[in-house]
Amino acid sequence: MTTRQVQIAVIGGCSVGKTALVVQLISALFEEEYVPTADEDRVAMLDYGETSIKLVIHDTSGSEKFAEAREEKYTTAEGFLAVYSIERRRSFNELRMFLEKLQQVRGIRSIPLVVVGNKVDLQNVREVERSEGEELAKTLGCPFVELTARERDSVVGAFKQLIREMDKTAVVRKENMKLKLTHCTLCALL
Ligand SMILES: Nc1nc2c(ncn2[C@@H]2O[C@H](COP(=O)(O)OP(=O)(O)OP(=O)(O)O)[C@@H](O)[C@H]2O)c(=O)[nH]1
Repeated sequence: MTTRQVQIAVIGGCSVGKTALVVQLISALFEEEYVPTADEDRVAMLDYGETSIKLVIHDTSGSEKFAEAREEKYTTAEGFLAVYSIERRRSFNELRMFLEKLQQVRGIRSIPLVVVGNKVDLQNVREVERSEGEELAKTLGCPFVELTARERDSVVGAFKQLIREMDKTAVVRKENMKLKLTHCTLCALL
């Protein structure tokens, strides 16, 4: 089995469940306690087809106090899990702002991204409709999932989906590079 290393970031407002998702992926348990994250890097191993992936995960803080550290990750991470909580409208609006900033920092290049509506176990107090999450993902051209950090399979699925997005972007970049090279060669010949 080959091993590959990728760097990703989990972004989103305060208390949406970013750490809970990462802990579920790494330790297969649900973290009930809320301990605000400053800014932490964690490592997870993930089997992905024939490849073993070492995921270096930047678990960013949702707090404005740590906005600078979060935005630093906008330049270094190769892919992003963009999280809001379906039971808090404010977290959806915040995520939209974070994503606007991310697009400003990364420019027009397509960014490997998965939008995650977390805490779907709290349906009875839902404030953000599924269709709104779907619409946001559609405008970004990326996948959308609703899940709960309590359920391991869907959490692992979301991280795998992000890796697929990263692979797709890499293929598109390679194709664009080939086109550019062909164009340059043609220009040189003419
Ligand atoms: N009911 C429910 N609670 C959740 C879920 N995911 C996370 N939580 C809870 O929400 C609270 C906040 O979770 P965290 O993972 O610490 O949130 P965070 O996004 O990392 O927060 P910051 O560190 O402030 O950025 C904790 O009490 C978690 O147990 C979920 O899917 N369902």
